[in-house]
Amino acid sequence: MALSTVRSTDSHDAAIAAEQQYVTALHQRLDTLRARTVHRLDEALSTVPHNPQAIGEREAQVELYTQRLVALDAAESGLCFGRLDRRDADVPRYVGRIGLSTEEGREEPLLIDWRAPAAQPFYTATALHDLGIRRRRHIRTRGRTVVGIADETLDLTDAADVTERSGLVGESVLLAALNASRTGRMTDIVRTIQAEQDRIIRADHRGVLVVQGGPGTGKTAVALHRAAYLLYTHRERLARSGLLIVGPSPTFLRYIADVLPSLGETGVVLADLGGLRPGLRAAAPERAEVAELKGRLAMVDVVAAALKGRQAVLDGPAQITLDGTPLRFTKADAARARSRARHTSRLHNEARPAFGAAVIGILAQKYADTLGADVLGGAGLLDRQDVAALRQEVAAEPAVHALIDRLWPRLTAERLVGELFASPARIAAATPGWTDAERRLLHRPASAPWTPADVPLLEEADELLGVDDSAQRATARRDRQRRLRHAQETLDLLHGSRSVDNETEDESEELSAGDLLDAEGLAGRHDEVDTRTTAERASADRSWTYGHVIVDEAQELSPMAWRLLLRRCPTRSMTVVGDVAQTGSAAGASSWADALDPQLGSGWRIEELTVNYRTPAEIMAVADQVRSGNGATTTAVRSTGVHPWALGVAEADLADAVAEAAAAFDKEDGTLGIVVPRERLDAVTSAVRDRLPAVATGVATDADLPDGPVVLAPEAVKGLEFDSVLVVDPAGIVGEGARGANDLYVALTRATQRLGVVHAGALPPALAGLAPR
Ligand SMILES: Nc1ncnc2c1ncn2[C@@H]1O[C@H](COP(=O)(O)OP(=O)(O)OP(=O)(O)O)[C@@H](O)[C@H]1O
Repeated sequence: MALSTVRSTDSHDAAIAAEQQYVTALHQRLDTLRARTVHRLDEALSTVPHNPQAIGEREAQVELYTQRLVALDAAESGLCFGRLDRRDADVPRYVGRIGLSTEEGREEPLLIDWRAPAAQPFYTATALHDLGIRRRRHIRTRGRTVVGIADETLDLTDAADVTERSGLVGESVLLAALNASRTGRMTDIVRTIQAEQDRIIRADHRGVLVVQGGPGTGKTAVALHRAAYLLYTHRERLARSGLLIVGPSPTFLRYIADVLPSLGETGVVLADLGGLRPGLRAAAPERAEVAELKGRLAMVDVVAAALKGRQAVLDGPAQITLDGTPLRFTKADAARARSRARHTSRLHNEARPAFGAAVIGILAQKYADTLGADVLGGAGLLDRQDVAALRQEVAAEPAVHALIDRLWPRLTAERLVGELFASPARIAAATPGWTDAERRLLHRPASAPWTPADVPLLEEADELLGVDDSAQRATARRDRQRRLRHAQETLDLLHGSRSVDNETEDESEELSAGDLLDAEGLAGRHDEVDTRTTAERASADRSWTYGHVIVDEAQELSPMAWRLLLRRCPTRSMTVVGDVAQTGSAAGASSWADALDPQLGSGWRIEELTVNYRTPAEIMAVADQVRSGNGATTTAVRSTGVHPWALGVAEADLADAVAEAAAAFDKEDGTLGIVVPRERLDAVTSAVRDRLPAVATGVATDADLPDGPVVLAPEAVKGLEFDSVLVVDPAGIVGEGARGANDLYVALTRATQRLGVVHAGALPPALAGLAPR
């Protein structure tokens, strides 16, 4: 492929002027569409709906026009960024953030959405496979003004005077984007998606696609653009079923949160593991070995055993007194009732009514036998009606309910799991074959807050518990009957109010409410309409199954977390991105096969990304020494000539030395991340704060990333990037983490421009090549 940047000549100015004219026309079209959408939105908002159906329709329209407006607004900045000149067509094809057609809808649209098949050559055409493209033009705009163009000539016969380049698409535009300072928020890469990334973005949505790639290869960017692509290509299906993106921490989710809206897409659910359970924010920290244990698939059996333990039999007989008559409920009675409930094959809470009925039945029979015993020892003297009456009496007795509660309690997942972990006896009963040391790891006080590793266990418990909604269903049935009765009375009243005497022939042909509606229909008008968006409903519903699930930093997930996510996506339409060389958690994966085979067998496929767009070659040369397996897996796309350095100081001077280095880095453009072993966070933060009062800190993984300097623990920098990075005490980072060498590798590869290492004591041998400072 050949690339040339059009220089400042007459023809360059003329080309810019021509493109300006075109871009101006595109913006005019965008303005027209926006004004029209605002008008329709206003109209929809000002209608007054009179029944639930009309409310639903109005909400759907408001949602539609709001979404459209969001998409049109998002397209404003950088509306058009590319142009394709085709060999067999006279008119160029323009590529941008959104599709725009003329009013008459003529054949060639004014602008092609970057996700449409017709736009694909913009990302993938090469000189060898030019896909019918003669020239690709990158158009750079500021606001609505065209400020630059860069052309790539794909027809090699036209390109005698330009040099063969690297295989990158739009190299100059790409490098400009990569060299730009970061802001603390990820941005979209729609103008410069590379061919290997495009292939993954547009890959078939079916099945589980794993995207493995070293640091900075654009996995997160690709995952997000794939989400936008899938929403565009399968809009209707995904609008109904929803799309879920799972990331490693709330901080990370905030870091990526602007990307999809900037691509005009809003209806996506973003969550980390601790936020996946509706109504719960499970964010408490936890020791790595505890999280690892809770992440093992063996916990499926533990939760099941814990539940079985709650379906108790009695140690000895229980005595219930009914109207002065003592009754004995024996161990055998309890076992009989339990066996009846288990035979319903229903989930625990759903089987509870059957258990209760069995207990009541057994007690009623005993009651009848006692009361009706023939003094001469003959058969019972009570008939069936009497027994039924006794049954009601038994069912109304609070002591009977207390007995049912004791033997087959109505359980929530929180109660089952919380009470399990709070009781060494329950843990021991549910973990046959475990060592005492392992059991101790599970034990914690009942008041302990929930951790992310608890979430899959709670969900597992829910799967076994089900809900006993018989009471709600009975109420709903009664409500509906009440509404039906009321509706019928209303119709009767309406009908009755027509004066039959005065009815003329014309009037008799007028339709009355009763002719149009029956009571059922009228009652239905008062049914509630759920006006929430798909994303809102999905994130509030534990049993929601998504149309597509994207998992970022997927190497961190435990087997139990995988189990949860696969349950949320029974169609197995998933995109899984990550890097097994960056796994930090003890529960995470060291190979994709280890993580996925047990759950999916061979039902997944893998694609690789190989080019590192973030980290300059000088830094990767050092980081690759730390990577497990040592060899480089990525090729850095650029080299900056700025070499990373190491500064060794005495232990007592470490925090101050970090503060001084931070102050020096802070004078440079862009963001600054200081990665510190957890145990040094406080000392380093307070020293840095003396020099840089605005410094933010993040032991918390839910902080918003600031534009300014930030001190973070190694696990909190996963997926993030900074223009300057200071890594403090690398040996401490290695020693502290469950997979400490991987944590150090992640920390070193966060830098887009500059890296410094400050240490006391010896450097890990892999960093011996760093230039001393
Ligand atoms: N085609 C591209 N054009 C412009 N920028 C890109 C491109 N691909 C990646 N980048 C940039 O490179 C940086 C790294 O991308 P990203 O965070 O997606 O990588 P990653 O593979 O998820 O990294 P890691 O695994 O290290 O967290 C980001 O700033 C991203 O915007």
